[in-house]
Amino acid sequence: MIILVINCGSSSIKYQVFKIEGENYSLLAKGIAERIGEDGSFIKHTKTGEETLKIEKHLADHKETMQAIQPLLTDPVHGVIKSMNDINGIGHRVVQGGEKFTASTIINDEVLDTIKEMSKFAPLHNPHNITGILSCQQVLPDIPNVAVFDTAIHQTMPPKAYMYAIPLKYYKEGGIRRYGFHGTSHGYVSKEAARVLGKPLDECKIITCHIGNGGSITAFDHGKVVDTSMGLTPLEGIVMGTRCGDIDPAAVLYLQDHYGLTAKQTDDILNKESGLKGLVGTPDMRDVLKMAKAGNQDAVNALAIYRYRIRKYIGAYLAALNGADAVVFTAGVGENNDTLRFDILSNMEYCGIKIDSDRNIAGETVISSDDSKIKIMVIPTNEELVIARDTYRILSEV
Ligand SMILES: Nc1ncnc2c1ncn2[C@@H]1O[C@H](COP(=O)(O)OP(=O)(O)O)[C@@H](O)[C@H]1O
Ligand SMILES: CC(=O)OP(=O)(O)O
Ligand SMILES: [Mg+2]
Repeated sequence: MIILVINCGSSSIKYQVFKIEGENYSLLAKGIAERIGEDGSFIKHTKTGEETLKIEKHLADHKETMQAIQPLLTDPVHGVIKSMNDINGIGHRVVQGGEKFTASTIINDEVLDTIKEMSKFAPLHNPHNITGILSCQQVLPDIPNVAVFDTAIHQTMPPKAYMYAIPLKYYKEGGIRRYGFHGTSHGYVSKEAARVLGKPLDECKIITCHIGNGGSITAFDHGKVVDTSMGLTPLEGIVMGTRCGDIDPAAVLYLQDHYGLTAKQTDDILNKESGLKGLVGTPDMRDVLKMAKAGNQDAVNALAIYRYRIRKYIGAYLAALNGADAVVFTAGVGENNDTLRFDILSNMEYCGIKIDSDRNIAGETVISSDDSKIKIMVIPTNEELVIARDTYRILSEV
């Protein structure tokens, strides 16, 4: 089967085309359209094994972008399929699926309505995911669409992990609880970690740290999620590129009162103007690292805050799980930033964690020393492959 995977953001569409048969797969092409609706928009398209093609083109909206991606996929030179009808299904990343979706599902009107309703708990993500789905339905009306939810895998959490201690009616009537996100990534790297451990996943205790622009940490017990750092929305937990993570709710109310901010303004500050951006002025970890190296004290402090929060979550989940078989780092920062991994995990021998500096710098999969009770791993995530495989499986069943 040929599967197109779509990950739709506010001003970008990331896509990948897979050929999948059973367990075997190959990535045929991938690309990203950026600055949609802005000046200077472009598409970068890479056919596997060839050089990346950059097409600078005005992309007014997501529908127009989908229309612009089509001819690249079928291009006689850079394309990978003869006609769009060769695509058997489209898999979409959908960030918030609420309590209703514990697994990936074919998108029909009812599913789409639920995804729309859940936008209230992922306002930065779900509306764009919906735009991606609608654009595909308009431009490729005969091809089935599948939703793969960030939240699905976290539905195994027990109430003690997902309930907030606020009046019960807000959970019962309003669905206010911890949902957790980045589930496709946490699920993928936990399975890979079990493979490296040489144990069945359902016998493993694993802590996965997805640290990208957004970031979250998840605790797996016997292969099932028992806790995760993101909450009702992708705002809670560790410090992120533009999001504050954990904060005293009273500070939020004080901000509103004292600065006369509306709920929307406050939400924008916490989601878009905080985190590394709020502390240093840039959300990009690479820039923060450069600034810290050049002696910028705000950047040095921001890195310390960022790392400390991650370390505290790892400690909390070690307590929740009574130890672990592995701690796994993944995503843009987690995979690439060895100094961050070293600083987070040094001086944790007392709880069975001993990082090996050489292995860490060399970028090996296992970066703990041989006598570390808990294995520390770096495993590149592959959310798109999970989405493609789920789409393949669901379409094979219908
Ligand atoms: N070599 C690197 N060293 C440190 N940080 C990096 C490196 N490469 C990428 N990053 C950081 O990874 C983050 C993006 O991670 P990614 O997982 O791609 O996020 P998202 O999927 O949310 O866009 C950025 O902050 C970027 O600076
Ligand atoms: C859910 C979430 O935070 O996603 P991202 O990291 O892609 O922003
Ligand atoms: Mg990501």
